Amino acid sequence: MDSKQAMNGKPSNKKMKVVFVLGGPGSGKGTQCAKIVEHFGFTHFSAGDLLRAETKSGSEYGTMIQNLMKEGKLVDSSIIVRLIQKAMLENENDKFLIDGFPRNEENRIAFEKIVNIEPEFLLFLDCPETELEKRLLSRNQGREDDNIETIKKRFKVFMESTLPVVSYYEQRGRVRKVNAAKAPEEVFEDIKAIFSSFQGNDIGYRQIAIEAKPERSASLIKCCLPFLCCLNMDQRK
Ligand SMILES: Nc1ncnc2c1ncn2[C@@H]1O[C@H](COP(=O)(O)OP(=O)(O)OP(=O)(O)O)[C@@H](O)[C@H]1O
Ligand SMILES: Nc1ccn([C@@H]2O[C@H](COP(=O)(O)O)[C@@H](O)[C@H]2O)c(=O)n1
Ligand SMILES: [Mg+2]
Repeated sequence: MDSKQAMNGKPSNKKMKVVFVLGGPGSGKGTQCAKIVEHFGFTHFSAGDLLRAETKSGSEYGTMIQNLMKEGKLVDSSIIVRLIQKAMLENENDKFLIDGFPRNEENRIAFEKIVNIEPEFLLFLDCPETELEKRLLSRNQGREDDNIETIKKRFKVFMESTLPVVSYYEQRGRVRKVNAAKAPEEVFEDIKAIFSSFQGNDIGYRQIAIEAKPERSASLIKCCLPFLCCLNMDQRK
């Protein structure tokens, strides 16, 4: 999407950038997003955190959301997409990490329809299930879904519903995969390289766009021509 205009009808020159962050439950999405925020100035929204906040807000959907989360099931896409959209609109930043989303095809399509922003890329944290299980069982953050029965259900949803979304973006060349089975700092080194080249590219594209302006290209050629000719003469010697 070119601006917030498409989201709420208000004029804005902002071009918003979205990076989806996916990986199995416990792969370190929240941990790595905090580091990306610190180093690259993104705003982080965790879909799970937005839903947990909704259950505490006294919303009409609160109990339904809480019950689904306890079961490791996915909440209706229109609810989660509206929560993400609201969070983005209320924020001044124009770069967003959306963690734990899209969890299924329905999420992906609803985001496309309602928010209408193509993600820059999807960061995928790849980690084997045995390691994920170990991490979740020792997370100790009081999450109701960090028990072995719900963890198994969350793994199943991840395999059956989330991986197809990763494949969708993979086919479009939009997935950046990292090995998340290493120590957090090592994982972040790989992520840093991805985000550095993404921000670098962004600047690079802008430079190409400026240089591609005909009047600028003409004056650039005029002033560099004598120098280029000298170089050419030198090479012929
Ligand atoms: N690379 C890592 N190595 C070991 N432990 C890690 C690593 N990254 C995160 N952890 C720990 O694993 C647990 C899960 O991490 P985190 O909450 O970031 O994962 P998540 O992908 O957001 O999980 P969820 O999908 O359940 O929200 C936390 O206790 C965290 O401290
Ligand atoms: N797009 C989403 C994201 C999450 N949920 C529900 O929240 C639970 C916890 O998510 P985390 O990312 O914090 O692990 C998840 O198991 C789902 O119940 C969702 O419905 N849709
Ligand atoms: Mg998380």
